[in-house]
Amino acid sequence: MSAPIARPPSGGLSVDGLGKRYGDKVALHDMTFHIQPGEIFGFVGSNGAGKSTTMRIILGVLAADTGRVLLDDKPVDLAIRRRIGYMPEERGLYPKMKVGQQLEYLAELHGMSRAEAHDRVQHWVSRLGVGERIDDAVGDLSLGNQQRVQLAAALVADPAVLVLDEPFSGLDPVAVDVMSDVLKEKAADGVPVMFSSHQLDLVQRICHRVGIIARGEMRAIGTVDDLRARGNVRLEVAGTQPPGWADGLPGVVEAAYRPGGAALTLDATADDQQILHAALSTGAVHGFSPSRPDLTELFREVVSA
Ligand SMILES: Nc1ncnc2c1ncn2[C@@H]1O[C@H](COP(=O)(O)OP(=O)(O)OP(=O)(O)O)[C@@H](O)[C@H]1O
Repeated sequence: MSAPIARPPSGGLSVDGLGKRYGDKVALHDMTFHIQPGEIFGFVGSNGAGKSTTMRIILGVLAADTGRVLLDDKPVDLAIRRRIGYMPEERGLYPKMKVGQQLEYLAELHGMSRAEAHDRVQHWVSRLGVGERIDDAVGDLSLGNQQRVQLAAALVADPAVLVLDEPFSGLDPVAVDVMSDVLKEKAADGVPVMFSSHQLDLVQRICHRVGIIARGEMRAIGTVDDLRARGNVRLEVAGTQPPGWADGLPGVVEAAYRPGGAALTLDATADDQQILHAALSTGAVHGFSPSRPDLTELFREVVSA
């Protein structure tokens, strides 16, 4: 029997060439990415970069000027929209309504029977640690607990895709861990998961892939390892060299000197052996350690480019 033929990826969430203007201001330009079933995609960018605009267009609460959004290869229409678990940036629960009532109402709006809705609400409030607040009005909860209820609202109807705008903001570390586990479980069930965040350590920890956007455009996309491999290398040299010893060496784009060592930033043309040689010829070398930038450093490089 012949080996199975590798097929190109299909399904998942496709965002294809989205453009959006607010008056003269271009909020999105040719925004394109694809999230596979089972993939957690981190959507990061500075304030005002266009994350919420993209997510609102995915859900269909905002119309794009150009481009399209597909879920499992089909344009997102009203029926598909009901299968998206969405957490909007502006939140949007009714403050006077009780937690449980509100979540059951939302689950029924998404097509669940009353009994099923009740069952799912019990599950999610308890999982997200707000089970004891189920009969309280949402507005009486702390902001972090309101956030947990908002997450329950996105999860309660068993969504086929998750689109979450800043789901981790305002959560305490325990809730962050619970939420991270929930996203991983959803992805393991085959759900494409997308979330925006400014907490880059968290994004680096849990996302399979990351998209960095700036001024409405996708500037870098890939796994964290891919992106780190593309960034400049840092080189820590501990030794007795005089300040300035690495200035002008090929591929050294930045050098910071301090007593006992230097931190160098190298581009792809740098030759570490040549740098080591230069260091040895100007002093003793006690340490020589290259490292790749973390996501926060990459983010700074990408958005300032
Ligand atoms: N309703 C609107 N009218 C006019 N301009 C808008 C509107 N909504 C967003 N914008 C502008 O579009 C750009 C993108 O905004 P968006 O809210 O999508 O950014 P964001 O990446 O989500 O930012 P943040 O991290 O601050 O939430 C910004 O310059 C913003 O000022």
